[in-house]
Amino acid sequence: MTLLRGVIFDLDGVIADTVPAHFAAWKQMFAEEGYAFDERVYHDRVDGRRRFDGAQAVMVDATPDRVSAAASRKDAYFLKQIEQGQFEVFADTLNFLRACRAEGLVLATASSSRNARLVLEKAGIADKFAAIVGGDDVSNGKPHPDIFLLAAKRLGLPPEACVVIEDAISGVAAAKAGGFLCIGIDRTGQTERLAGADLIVESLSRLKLCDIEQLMGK
Ligand SMILES: O=P(O)(O)OC[C@H]1O[C@@H](O)[C@H](O)[C@@H](O)[C@@H]1O
Ligand SMILES: [Mg+2]
Repeated sequence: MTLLRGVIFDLDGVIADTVPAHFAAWKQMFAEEGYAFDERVYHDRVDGRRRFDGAQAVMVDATPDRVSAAASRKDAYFLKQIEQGQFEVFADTLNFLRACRAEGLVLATASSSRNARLVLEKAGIADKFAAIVGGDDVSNGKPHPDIFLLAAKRLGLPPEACVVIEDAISGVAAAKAGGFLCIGIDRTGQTERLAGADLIVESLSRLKLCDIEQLMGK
């Protein structure tokens, strides 16, 4: 019997190579606001979380209004790069999407980004997903499990029939809190970051659907 029926993908860093654009936009904004920011801060406090939550996690002493205004500015810096088409879709993920579809699996994207649909449309792959769930569709963003639970619900599947593919610490925590099998993808060579995942890979090119099913059966 097939255990795996649905695959839920994070977007930034898993499907789309948009982490550099997000990082550059955050860096510019935090520098203007006078906050220290580097890759470690990004991964520990910002990556995978909703825009306001990520901004607030760094601007810990700022008023909500200031955090909101700064987060909107960051979005303008990000969008400028996206509008100029400054991102690629990962080839390994495209191949993996094809393999999933060939096996009849249903696919969803569950991203904290309010720009998720825009990025998927620009990449020309929005129609590959039966559900596209954004951070604003739920009350609690990652690391809460709500976004993945809603994505599974929209696919008409229980969490046990789905696998989540994530590249962020907050995303892995959210998937595990929701009772999902989670594949962590680390393209940076720092696999220990995603230690909470059930399996960590450096790309999806060698990930086989039968390996995922084997993990599910354990
Ligand atoms: O500002 P947006 O596009 O709504 O995205 C929110 C967050 O979305 C996450 O997917 C990214 O990992 C973060 O870097 C980003 O800040
Ligand atoms: Mg991500």
